[in-house]
Amino acid sequence: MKKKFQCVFEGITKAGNPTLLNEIYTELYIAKGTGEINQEHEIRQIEAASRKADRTDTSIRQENLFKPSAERQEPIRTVMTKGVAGIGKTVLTQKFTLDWAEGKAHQNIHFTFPFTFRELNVLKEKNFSLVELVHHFFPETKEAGICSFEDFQVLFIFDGLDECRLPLDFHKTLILNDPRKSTSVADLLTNLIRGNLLPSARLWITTRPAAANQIPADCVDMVTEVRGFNDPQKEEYFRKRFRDEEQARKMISHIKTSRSLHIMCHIPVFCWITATVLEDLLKSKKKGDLPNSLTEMYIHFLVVQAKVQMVKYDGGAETDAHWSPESRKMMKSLGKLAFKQLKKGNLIFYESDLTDCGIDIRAASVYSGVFTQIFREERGLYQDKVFCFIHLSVQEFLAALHVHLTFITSGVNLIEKQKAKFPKLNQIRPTQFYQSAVTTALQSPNGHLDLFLRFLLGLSLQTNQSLLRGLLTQTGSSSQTNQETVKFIKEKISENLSAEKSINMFHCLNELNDGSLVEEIQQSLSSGRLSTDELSPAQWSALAFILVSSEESFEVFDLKKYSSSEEALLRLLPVIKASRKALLSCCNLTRKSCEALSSVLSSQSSSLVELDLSNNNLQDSGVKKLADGLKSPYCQMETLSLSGCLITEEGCASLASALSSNPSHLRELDLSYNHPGEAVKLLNAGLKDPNWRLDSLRYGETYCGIRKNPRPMTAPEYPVRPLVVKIQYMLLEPAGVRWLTPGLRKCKCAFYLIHDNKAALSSITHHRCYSCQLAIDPNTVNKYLKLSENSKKVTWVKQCQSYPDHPDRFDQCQLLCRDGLTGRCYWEFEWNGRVDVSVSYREIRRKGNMNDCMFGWNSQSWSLSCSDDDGYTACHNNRQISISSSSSSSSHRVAVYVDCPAGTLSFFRVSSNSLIHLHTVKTTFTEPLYPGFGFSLFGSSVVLC
Ligand SMILES: Nc1ncnc2c1ncn2[C@@H]1O[C@H](COP(=O)(O)OP(=O)(O)OP(=O)(O)O)[C@@H](O)[C@H]1O
Repeated sequence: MKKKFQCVFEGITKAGNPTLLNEIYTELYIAKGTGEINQEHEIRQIEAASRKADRTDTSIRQENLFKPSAERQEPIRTVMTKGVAGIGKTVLTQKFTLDWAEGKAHQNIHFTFPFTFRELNVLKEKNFSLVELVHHFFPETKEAGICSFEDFQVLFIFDGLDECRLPLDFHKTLILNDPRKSTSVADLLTNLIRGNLLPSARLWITTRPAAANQIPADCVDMVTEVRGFNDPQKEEYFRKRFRDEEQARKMISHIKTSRSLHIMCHIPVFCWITATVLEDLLKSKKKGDLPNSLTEMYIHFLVVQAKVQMVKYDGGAETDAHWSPESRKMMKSLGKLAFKQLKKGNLIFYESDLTDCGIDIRAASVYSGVFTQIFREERGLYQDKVFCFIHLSVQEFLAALHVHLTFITSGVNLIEKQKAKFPKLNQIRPTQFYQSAVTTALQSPNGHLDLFLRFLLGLSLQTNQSLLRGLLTQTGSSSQTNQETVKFIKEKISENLSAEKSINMFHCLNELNDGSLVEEIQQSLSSGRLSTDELSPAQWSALAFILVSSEESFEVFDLKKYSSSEEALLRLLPVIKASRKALLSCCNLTRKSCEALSSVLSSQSSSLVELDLSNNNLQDSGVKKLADGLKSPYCQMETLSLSGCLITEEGCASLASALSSNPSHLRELDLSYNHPGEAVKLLNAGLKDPNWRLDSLRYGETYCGIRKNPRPMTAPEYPVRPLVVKIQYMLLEPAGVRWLTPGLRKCKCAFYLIHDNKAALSSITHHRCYSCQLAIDPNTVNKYLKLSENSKKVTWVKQCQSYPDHPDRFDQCQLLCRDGLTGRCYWEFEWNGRVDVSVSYREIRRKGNMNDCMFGWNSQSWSLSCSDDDGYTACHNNRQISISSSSSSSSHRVAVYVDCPAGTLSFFRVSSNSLIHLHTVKTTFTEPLYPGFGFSLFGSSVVLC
């Protein structure tokens, strides 16, 4: 057993270069109890592996797999371990077995019997008893005369359920209890898994996620998921792989320069591919050529393999051309096989499948030459040879390469059956070819062509084609074609696609190097076209993966552009970590988000230096979590805004304490609209400390005017270092109180509750704490606007109203409210027809030139136009921005939030009591703002809520 498992198969074994498992084995992150067994196709879950270990799942070490835990006291019989392709399931089972065989672990187990479904498939037609099956695979047990396992602690490992071709029928298979009674292998396994056979045995089944539900949930006691490597584990992998420290260091720093590569290395098989590719690239000193997209990575891999073949087996020099006529021919045959089998959904092939595609298995080159690296030969016990590609993604890549090659050399579109042959190249344009590929992949119910499509589109890029020079003798499509394909994909995204399909379309844009990818994702999420409620954790991970690995670097990450929710924040955490500045204000965040952000702050690899968390319900408990992150020596945070986060003295004290541990980074801290109380003294003391970098502290007892507030207004201490220290003290403005008080009354969110009932606050949408009741200024109302319902409703009517002439009255069909805003305000209204909501300076013209008067058409006003026909359009100074939002007709309620000092004006759609962000204006407001409404369709109306 030791001998069998001490080497790991990596495709190079046959080249006489075995890899010792113990030397390369790197700890993997295994999450416990990751939910139900699901139906998804595994390829679409590849990106899920980029999920970080820092999420809330519990991890489990392999040595504890069968140990009862605090949550589960009963013994564990069957463990199912899921994980996407290449994530390390097989290697994990091998390591487990090797540790056992070497006496290092699991010594309570008397016998470990590791099986793979690949081997068992070959025995499909044979009959065995359980004892015979064990004797067959482990003849030592027969030689030792062991014919009964009931009295031993036995572990059966079944690796690769996804590859199982045995008909496991858990409902119809007859019960068998006798381990000495013969039956088909499928029935044996079914009885073993159901616990009819050897109930005292333990079972460990590994599988890719898509195949997990072949086994009924009640036969499985625990589900675990291999998540691959986290960041430190990635580095450890390269250090183990390259014993030469300098080489390992170079490798790691190169991987870190490419964000996408670094992310892909969550998956061990990518680490291996990367190591292979980089080893070669570093030798050739082409340091600028690091692969960035998936397609590029696989092209490099292929080129490296061809080169290795040339050098190792054909006696060539490294500088020789990598592609000989034979290797080109072989690539063609392998591509054909890959595509043919992919269409059928096959991952494992038989000799006849190879012959069909013109691959002569007797020709040594198939399994002793370059293709050993790509193509793996498995030998079943009965000499039946089965073959598969070293990784499913390699099969998908070769299939795409084949389809691409066929099209550019002969004009044949292999994807669309009905248009099989075109004698002349020009009968189908490249654009049509790629469009047909997109359409076909979208039609596949299980997404089996998704990754294939990504590769195919990636191969359409000239840059990628030139990497394959020598294999591709002709190059195809132009950048014009690529642009047309991008346009086509964007049209598809705007149709009603499922989340899975949309995500794959984003991946495709990424492979096509399209710069508007991030915007597309933002639009889909913020408009509700891609509903955040329906996204599964794996789909969120996929989105985060695309965003982080996209070419666009995130200088500023604005959560509102995706979804103003805690869920979105938690799911897009890797993107935040990769950004320099994160705008998370008004996003309904709570303590939970702080916990996650704290891990980002304390992470060595985080790029974040500016964080705006204002107007979230974080409270002291959340801020304490943040303070834990701030304390970390790795935290580089320079600007932190926690304005309006319901923080009291306790929270502020924790911030002060964090800053005294790590004082040298934070420059600006905004604690305005909170209750820092006495803790302000601690922060002020810090300001006097020469070790602190803090030079801007903003706070203010803005709410102290509120009734029943027990906290007396404390005068701020002014800094003693006026040159270095700048304190902005926000004075209580009368207008602020006026606007705030009704709002507080409305949402029952008075701050005096803060000491008595913190929990009551948590459910309140934070914006609404700033609700204000608008009062229309009757002197401004146009004469064709009728006020009703106690001046809460305004309608554009035919009949001229008998309002007196007034210099403030608009000639246009619009009006202003009475009171100017200077602090933070929030209001909602219902609209009908075509209505503009606006804020403007008092000076806006009332009469004369239309542009000077109309909301949004001049520099004095900002507006949002709401219409059933055209959706929402933001306008300022005559510049319009059309906002896509899923059906403006579904909800006619709109909310406006303005933070005058911060210079932000946000518009939201209100839908079932949640706010869907439409648009935010960031500017500097120089004067008080007056809310107003304009009407551009006869009969339109507005009701103030
Ligand atoms: N823990 C590990 N340490 C080092 N390398 C690893 C580890 N796990 C996996 N690898 C590398 O990744 C490759 C793929 O791993 P493995 O075959 O175990 O994946 P898998 O999850 O079983 O995938 P599949 O579902 O395709 O069978 C291995 O050949 C090895 O190179």
